[in-house]
Amino acid sequence: MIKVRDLRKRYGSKEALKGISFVVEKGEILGFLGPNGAGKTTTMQILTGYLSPTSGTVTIGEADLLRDPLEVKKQVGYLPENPPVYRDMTVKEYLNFVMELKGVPRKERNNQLSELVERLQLTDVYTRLIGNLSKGYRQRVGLAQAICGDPEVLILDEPTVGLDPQQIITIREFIRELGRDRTVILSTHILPEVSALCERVLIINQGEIVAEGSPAELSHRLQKGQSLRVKIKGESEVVENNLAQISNISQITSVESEETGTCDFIITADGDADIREELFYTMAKANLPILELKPIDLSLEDIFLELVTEESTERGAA
Ligand SMILES: Nc1ncnc2c1ncn2[C@@H]1O[C@H](COP(=O)(O)OP(=O)(O)OP(=O)(O)O)[C@@H](O)[C@H]1O
Repeated sequence: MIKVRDLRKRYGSKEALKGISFVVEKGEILGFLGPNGAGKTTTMQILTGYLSPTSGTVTIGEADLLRDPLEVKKQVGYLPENPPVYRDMTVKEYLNFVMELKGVPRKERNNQLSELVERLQLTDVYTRLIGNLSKGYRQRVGLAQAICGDPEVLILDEPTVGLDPQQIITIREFIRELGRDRTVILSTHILPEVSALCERVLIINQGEIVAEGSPAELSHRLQKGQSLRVKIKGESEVVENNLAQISNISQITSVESEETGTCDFIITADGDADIREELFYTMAKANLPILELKPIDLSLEDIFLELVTEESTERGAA
């Protein structure tokens, strides 16, 4: 649905985007992650036609952004970081105004509006001035304006910022539903939000894509070897001596155990080695029962930090 090829953007001497390419399919929610200044807003503003690229191509559906910007704009709903809401209009006036701007036929407006107002829980404030609303309500009005006209593509910048925990759950559920038959790009600093909503993540740093994949794929790719956390009944020293006999282990780290008479370790295997069977037999032979055994995956936070720090260190060294 969205195809971005070799997109570059220069602000004077600053190269904010250094040739990024990616594809997002229909029915997909793509997470867009990156530290401050990485180039996320620039990319989103180009995709929504607010900003023109220095070079590169963007197609949305069949339409080319540079050749047919109006057609592209019709298909895209955008929630910028600061939603463009008019403080001196009521929610009702504003959303009707957006519907008109987007060319939604008059007879469809009421149906669309009542669904949006209900899903985004705006009923109580529908006839109130936007300027008097709390940040959470204003954010939801911003989201409603992005969805007005039922666009095929939604580009959402920090959609749950300023919402309370209950509202966050409701809005995430709504975004998940919207993503089933649309194309959604979600930029956020909240990493659990990406894990909760996105099957695929794109990590951007200093104007370049540094990683792409599902959170699980990224975790696997970055992990040097599989790590396991084990809880074993027995004396820590005896357990450690027995663990040391297992082949293909690169690291054994003792961690605090909350249960008396037991000890916990994090064991990292060499490369792709699967050490679980040998671990089981070694411990059984030594009469040391394994009470718990679980793999440890890198969280999205770990992945993000590792990639972004690695990049910056390499650049620093260069
Ligand atoms: N109008 C502008 N003029 C000059 N430089 C700009 C302009 N807009 C952005 N930049 C620079 O381009 C780079 C990318 O900025 P961009 O706003 O796209 O990053 P971002 O990933 O959205 O960051 P944030 O998470 O802080 O919003 C930054 O170094 C920024 O300083």
